[in-house]
Amino acid sequence: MDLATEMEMMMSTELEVQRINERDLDPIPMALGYRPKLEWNSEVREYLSNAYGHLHFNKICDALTRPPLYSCIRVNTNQTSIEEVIKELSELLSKGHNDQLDNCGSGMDRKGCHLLAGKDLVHALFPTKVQSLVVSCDKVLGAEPEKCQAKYISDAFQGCDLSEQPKCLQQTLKDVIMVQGVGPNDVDYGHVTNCPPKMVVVSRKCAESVLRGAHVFVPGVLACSGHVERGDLVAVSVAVEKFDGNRKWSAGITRGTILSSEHAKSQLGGLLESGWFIGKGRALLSRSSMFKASKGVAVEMIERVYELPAFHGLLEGKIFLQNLPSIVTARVLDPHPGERILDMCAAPGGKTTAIAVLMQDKGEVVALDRTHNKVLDILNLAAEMRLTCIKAYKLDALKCLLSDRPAVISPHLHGESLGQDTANQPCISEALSEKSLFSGAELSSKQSYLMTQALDCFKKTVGGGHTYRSKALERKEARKAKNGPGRGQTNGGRAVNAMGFVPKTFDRVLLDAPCSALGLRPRLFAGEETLEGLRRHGAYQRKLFDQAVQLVRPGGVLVYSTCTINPGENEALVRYALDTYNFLSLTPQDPKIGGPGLVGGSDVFDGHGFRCWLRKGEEHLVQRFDPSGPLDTIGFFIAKFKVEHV
Ligand SMILES: C[S@@+](CC[C@H](N)C(=O)[O-])C[C@H]1O[C@@H](n2cnc3c(N)ncnc32)[C@H](O)[C@@H]1O
Repeated sequence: MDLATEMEMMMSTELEVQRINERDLDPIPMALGYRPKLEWNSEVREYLSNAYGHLHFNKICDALTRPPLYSCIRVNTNQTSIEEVIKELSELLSKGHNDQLDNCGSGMDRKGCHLLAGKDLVHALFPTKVQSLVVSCDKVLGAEPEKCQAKYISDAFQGCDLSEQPKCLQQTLKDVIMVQGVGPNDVDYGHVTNCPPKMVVVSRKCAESVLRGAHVFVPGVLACSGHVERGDLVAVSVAVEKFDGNRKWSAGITRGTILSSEHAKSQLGGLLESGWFIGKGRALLSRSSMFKASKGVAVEMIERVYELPAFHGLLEGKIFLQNLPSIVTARVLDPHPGERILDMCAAPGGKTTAIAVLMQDKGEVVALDRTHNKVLDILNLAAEMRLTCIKAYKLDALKCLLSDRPAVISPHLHGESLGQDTANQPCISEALSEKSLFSGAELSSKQSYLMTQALDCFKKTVGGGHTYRSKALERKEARKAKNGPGRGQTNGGRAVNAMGFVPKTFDRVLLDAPCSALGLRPRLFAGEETLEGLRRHGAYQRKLFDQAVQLVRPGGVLVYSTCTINPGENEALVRYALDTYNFLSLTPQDPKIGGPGLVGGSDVFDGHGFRCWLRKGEEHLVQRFDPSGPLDTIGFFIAKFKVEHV
């Protein structure tokens, strides 16, 4: 044995002794597991508990801490067919492609994967309406009938409102594939009683991603056991906010904490008993590197308490991972080829692209977002899915109506672009030139596509190629010349600003409103939301709605949706809409697979105009997706209005 090897052996023996001593010093009863408890602001808890009833609310809380047990893939039928995608996914699932799936964090190679599509999917979802589940299971790729995961889904769907025929569902779900996940799993952390395993503690946001199928990335790591080396197996736990001594929510752990250090021992004890273990993984970096590095995967997950296939980067442009209620929302809007549609709060563009596909890419989908980079996200997604009918603009949807601000429109522009036949084109405030749109000398095909799209839109809007340069733009360009390109210029694109739209000019408007997002799953903490915050969300949504309603043509349709369980942002908005605008009425939705809305109201927001929800008879005209319900979806709400201006 040479000296170096001998030294290495001695050091590793010393290290082992040190580890055992550390453990012996601090014997702790082991009960590693996932037993989450969702914390709320006490007033919000009371309000929601009253709205739903105590038992129901507890079920909702429990459901929120889990991810839905299937991933929903919407197929871009503009580019490919469902059969083609099933074939490609099956090939990826076969042995030769495990690495690719593994890289995207799917975990499918280990757990097996079951694809459900078309009739089979509807059959599996609604077994009471369809005779033979086993027959459909036979067709589920890779599934043995007796072990069929579809059975699980079918059990879960027992008892949901099936008053609608599966036919309409078949229509809705005909471009959807569901991939079944598994959980909760009993993860074996490989530790023995009183000996904690090596651990990595991650932030709540990081843990929520891990539960959706991701690995642990460096910025998400908060704390780590002392001797974690690259390649070690680690138990992954999450630090969730608790009320601290100052009556503030705090995770109680700062990034860089070493768990075996003296001052962290009590934290370690708390973590071990917390019931917040989300799985185990292999460290790809040593403890010190995890805190030195600024990006990259820190822990590759091997086993999670919930295994959900993730499809990041797979079949790009052909598939889009989307929650079932979002897919339903686009269907409920019912866009037709050739129509002009407005998606008011559109980024990242999930519903925008669903709408464009339903329109067979014919007509116009105007997609707005107030954030520059988010508009680029929409454009990127549209380019990736090769949907040319989507025009995305940066605009604050609170200032959507052109008639609100006639003073800011350049007379030159107004005269040339807002004539009769282009009345519903947006007024673009920043002129585009080929040079200013992309900074790179060579354009990728995606950039060329985006540029063509933006220029095309610009030309249409400003007619004979005249350019309008706002003072703000000139100032911005002068600043840029001094400082170089700023944030948001990294991919070389620039979003086009729109000034607004002429009232009553869209066939259909979707307002997928920014909201408290209290329906998103998995959610491991809800304490940051206050009653005042909920009230502000409601007030904001009303202002957006006031704009939306003006933009729909007489006889047109307005769909309002949120991903929150807060009735103050859902039913109360509907009440406001119906009481404020006598030309609005609720109209039936197709498909309708969610449950009814809430009738009644709440005293909590008395004096703020959020007190009243739906009246009897209105509840079946909206659909509400209950996270604790049999469909196992995120919490979501959809209302559809018919607009009959006088
Ligand atoms: C619920 S998300 C929309 C999700 C999107 N519809 C989809 O399905 O992919 C709400 C979006 O509204 C945007 N937003 C918030 N306030 C806005 C405003 N005043 N004008 C335009 N967009 C706004 C946010 O930037 C956010 O991207």
